[in-house]
Amino acid sequence: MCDLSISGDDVAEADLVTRRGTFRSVAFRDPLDGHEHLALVYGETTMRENVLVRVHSECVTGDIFDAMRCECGDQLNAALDAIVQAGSGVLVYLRGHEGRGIGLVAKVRTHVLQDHDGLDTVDSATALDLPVDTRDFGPAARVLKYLRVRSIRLMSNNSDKIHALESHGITVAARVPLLVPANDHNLRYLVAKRDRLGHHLPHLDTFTHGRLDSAGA
Ligand SMILES: Nc1nc2c(ncn2[C@@H]2O[C@H](COP(=O)(O)OP(=O)(O)OP(=O)(O)O)[C@@H](O)[C@H]2O)c(=O)[nH]1
Ligand SMILES: [Zn+2]
Repeated sequence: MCDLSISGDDVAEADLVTRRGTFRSVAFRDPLDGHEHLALVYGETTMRENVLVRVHSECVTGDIFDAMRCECGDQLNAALDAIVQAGSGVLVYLRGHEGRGIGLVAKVRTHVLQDHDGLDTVDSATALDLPVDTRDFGPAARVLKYLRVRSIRLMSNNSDKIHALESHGITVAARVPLLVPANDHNLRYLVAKRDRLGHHLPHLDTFTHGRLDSAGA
């Protein structure tokens, strides 16, 4: 476990009015990776147990431009909706996580291999001699400690993310599935996440029936 903590000098906080409601934006520079990340806090979470939390990895194409080849943008919106509906929670938006840590240029290179050679999200990375996943969830753990959240319910389909946060000293009381509808453009990607990366995506079982042959990358 890493003992580094976020210093007040590297944090700035202000209210952030959004279409969903007013969050507290907590911008912070992580002492280890040096990136500037953002936590959005809704309602009262200090010293609370079982706080609803989303730890979201940056995906410029999906989060900002609504790309349909992944489900990141839909998950981001669904998580914010769930937090507002619950009345409290935290969304941690991790930068430097683009492409599961390989960066935007490399991610788009993997898209080329997926589109033209039929490789999946795992093989397209390894074919380029790139790691499949280099993300460090330490910054999320550090900001949750800074916010004095006592334990969390994590919205994720990825058990590895739970283990990563726990290894940094976060108590994960439960995993809350964050399932969003699949479409023809992201179906192969989601199936690869389920079958090769072990993500919990039970809703694909019904969607995939008879559709994979015609689905996009
Ligand atoms: N290398 C690579 N990264 C991708 C690709 N598609 C999306 N990503 C990145 O994947 C990251 C999100 O990880 P996911 O595997 O979708 O989900 P997760 O965060 O592990 O798990 P959830 O909590 O269930 O969302 C983002 O940083 C995206 O930029 C791809 O085809 N190749
Ligand atoms: Zn994405």
